Amino acid sequence: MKASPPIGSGLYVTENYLAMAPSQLLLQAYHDMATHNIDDGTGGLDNSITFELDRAEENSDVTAIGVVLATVECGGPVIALRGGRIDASSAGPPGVPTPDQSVDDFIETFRKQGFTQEEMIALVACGHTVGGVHNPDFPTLVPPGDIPFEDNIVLFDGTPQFDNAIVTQYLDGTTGNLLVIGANGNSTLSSDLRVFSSDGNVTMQSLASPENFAATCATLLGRMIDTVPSNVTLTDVIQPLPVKVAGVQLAPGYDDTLVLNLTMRLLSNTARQVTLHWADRGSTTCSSGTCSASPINSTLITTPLVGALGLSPIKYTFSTPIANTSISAFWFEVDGEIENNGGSGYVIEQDRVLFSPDRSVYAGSSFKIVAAVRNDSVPSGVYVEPYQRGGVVTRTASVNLTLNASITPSAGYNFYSGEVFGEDLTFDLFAEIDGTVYEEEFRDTHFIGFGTI
Ligand code: HEM
Repeated sequence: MKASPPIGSGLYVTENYLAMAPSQLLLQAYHDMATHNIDDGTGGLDNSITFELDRAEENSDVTAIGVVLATVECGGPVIALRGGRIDASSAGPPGVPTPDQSVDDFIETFRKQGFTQEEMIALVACGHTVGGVHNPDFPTLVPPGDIPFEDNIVLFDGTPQFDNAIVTQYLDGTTGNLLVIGANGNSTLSSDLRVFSSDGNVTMQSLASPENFAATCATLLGRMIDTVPSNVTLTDVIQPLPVKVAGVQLAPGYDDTLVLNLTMRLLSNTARQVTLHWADRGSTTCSSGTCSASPINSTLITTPLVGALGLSPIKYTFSTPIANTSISAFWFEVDGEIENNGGSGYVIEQDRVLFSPDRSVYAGSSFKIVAAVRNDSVPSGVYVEPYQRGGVVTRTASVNLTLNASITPSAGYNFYSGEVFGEDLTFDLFAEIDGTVYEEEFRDTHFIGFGTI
């Protein structure tokens, strides 16, 4: 499957995950990891939860990214992220503790998952700093709410943020955590009380320091998402790329020139002088003498993650006509220094078939996808392979594009179009020309304008 998120080239989280409450994400990651058995090295964060829940989800690396983002978005620490998890092909054994169990059962469960008793106490505190107990799941603890069709939730601590109020309120006796205080004098479900007090509150007292709480949670949640079956090797910790290029699209404009659109992100804290350069197709030089452009705008990226990392990256947007017939590669000049992707430049692999987002249209439940094919040859086939987002990314049937004479040829290209059903698609675009298949991978439909087909 090609049209999948580029893990490692930057953080990428699907809308599904953004739509999930951070607390649910954290809980789901724990439930997935809880299948790990340290004794035989099986289970771990492998997305086997897909099978356990009988519910479609994304892959296990995306779950890990979700934990990193959810934690930092709630004001928590930055958790180191590695890649390389392998999704399971079947459900794992049950491993999630239930709140009615004894503390000895909890200690044994966490030992199997690879955590000591002290680490268990801290990990539960880190997990239970967000979210709470829900009425439909635990009606004996939480009464139904007043708002129709809305779950009543009693938060574990008095703050929705990722902070150590879960610890301090427990220690000073003001906690409203129902897994500590129980309900109606019944402590059967007081699992947090049994866990937190299991070492005489020594660990909880150490977590009363906000700095220690943040550092401990970063370590333990990092270990939680890195708990994988013993045959899986994770990558080194992923660092933000110093230069990140995205959204590259070469396409015919409307006045017989090609237009190159892309964004480039620098980690720099200050605005720099950034210039885009490119070379003629099949060459490393520029015959027209006008092969450079300045950004059309720059924006400061201010996400909680980059803030917590102490970065203020700047994204530069380029949209420039290309005077040459086409280009082979592009690169940048940043304050006089060349940034050329380690020497190769950013290569435009082919220009025989290009996606034309501007000419494509979204009509509510389907897209008219328009492709540009160079008019110096006749393709034997032009088609898209669409992938529907949402839960598991599923590939839908290929759609053939046919020559569309109503779209005026431009810049040496003819246009082909076809209707692709779906709402939130990515796709790979192909043209077969003289026995060779040319491809534009992982095109996104997000920015296609609304219209009628
Ligand atoms: C002894 C081990 C644990 C027990 C018995 C336990 C029990 C529970 C219970 C009963 C709930 C309420 C669920 C509901 O109302 O639907 C809950 C929620 C939650 N748990 Fe745990 N838990 C444990 C460990 C963990 C760990 C290790 C994490 C993550 C590191 C975690 C993260 C969460 C989160 C984030 C929620 C809130 C979910 C939400 O509000 O949507 N739990 N847990």
